[in-house]
Amino acid sequence: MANSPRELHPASVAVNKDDLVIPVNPPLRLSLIDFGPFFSGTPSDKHAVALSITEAFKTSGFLYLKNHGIPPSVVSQVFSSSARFFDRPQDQKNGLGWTTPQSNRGYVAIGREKLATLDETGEIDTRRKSAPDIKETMEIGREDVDGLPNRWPDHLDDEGKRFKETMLAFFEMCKNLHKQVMNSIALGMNLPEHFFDEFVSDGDNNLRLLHYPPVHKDVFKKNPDQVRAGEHSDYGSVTLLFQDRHGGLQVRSPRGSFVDATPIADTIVINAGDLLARWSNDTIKSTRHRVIQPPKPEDEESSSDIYPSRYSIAYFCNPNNNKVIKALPGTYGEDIHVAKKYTDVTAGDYLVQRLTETY
Ligand SMILES: O=C(O)CCC(=O)C(=O)O
Ligand SMILES: [Fe+2]
Repeated sequence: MANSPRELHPASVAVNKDDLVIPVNPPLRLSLIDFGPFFSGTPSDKHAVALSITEAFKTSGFLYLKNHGIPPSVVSQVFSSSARFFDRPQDQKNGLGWTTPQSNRGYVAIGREKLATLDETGEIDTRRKSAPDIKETMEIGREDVDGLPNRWPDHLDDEGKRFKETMLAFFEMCKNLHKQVMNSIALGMNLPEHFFDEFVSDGDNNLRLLHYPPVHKDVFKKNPDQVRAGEHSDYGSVTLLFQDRHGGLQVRSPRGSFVDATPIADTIVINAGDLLARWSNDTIKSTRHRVIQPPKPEDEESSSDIYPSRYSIAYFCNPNNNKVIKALPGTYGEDIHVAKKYTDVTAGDYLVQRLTETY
C-alpha cells in the first residue's frame, strides 16, 4: 500500500486534499492524481481527472499519478533487472556503449552526459569537467527501427536475454500509458479525446534506466556544485519517472528554490517536457529539476559515510519523429489575444538537436 505523503515527509509537506503542497512562496503544488476513474469512471469522472492532470501541467508542470495501470510487480521486476545490468563488469557495459544522438540507444558511463538548462548549453563542456553528473544510464529506444538497433546484452548470457524481454514488455506498457496521458491532456485542453493519437502512435520514446552509484558524503560537502544529475528540463512531451525509496529528486519552484519530490510508493512522477510546452504555446510548463544527495539519510544509513546507490527509471515520451509540432488549437488566436510563440518544428529534428547539445 502507498504511504501517505504525510508519513513520508512529516516536517515540510502540508497535505491538502491528497496533494503535496510544498510550502514555498508561492506554494508549489505537486498533485497526487488518481488515474483509476480515467479508465473506469463515468464520463464526468473522466473529465474531472483530465482537468486535474492538465491543471497540474499548467501550474507546477509535475504531478504524481496513482492507479496508473502498471502493476507494482512489473515495476519492481524492472528495477531488479536494471540493478543487475549495472552490476555487470564495466567492460561489458562499455561494449554496449551509446553512439549517436540520432540513435540515442546504449550505455552511458559516468560523466558522459551533463544535464543542463536551455540557456547554459554553451558551457556544458566546462561544467562537465568541474562537476560531472554522478550517474550511469542505459538508453533503450523503439525496437526494429532500421539502422538504429538497441544495444541489448542478450548475446552475453541468459540474464541478458531476460533483460531484453523485461525491458521490451515494460516499454510497451509505458507507451500505452503515454497514450492515455495524452488523451487526458486533450480532454483537459478542450480538444477531442483522441486528438493526439496520430502523434503518438509510433512510440518514438526512450526508456532510460538510471543508476546513481554510492557516493562518499564528502564529495557533496567539498564541492557545492556537485549533484547526481544537474538542473535541466526534459525535452519531449511527458516523462514517466519511477523512483526508488531513497529520494534526491528536486523540482524547481517558480522563484528558483528547489523542493523535494519525495518518493511515494506505487506512484509515477510525471512531468511535461520542452516540446509539449512549445506545442501548448507555453500554457503547459516544462519545469526544471535535478537530483542531489538524499534529503535525510534513513536511520540505518545515517551513520554511514556513504550515500547508497539510487536507481530510477525515466520513460521519455515523444511525438512520432516525423510529426510537425505546431501550436495546439485554442492556445493562440485573435479571440484570446495570444500570438503563436514558436515556429513549427519536426519532433525528431527538435529532439536530435537537444541531444546533440548534451553529449
Ligand atoms: O533520476 C531521477 O529521479 C530523475 C532523472 C531525470 O530527471 C532525467 O534523467 O531526466
Ligand atoms: Fe529529467
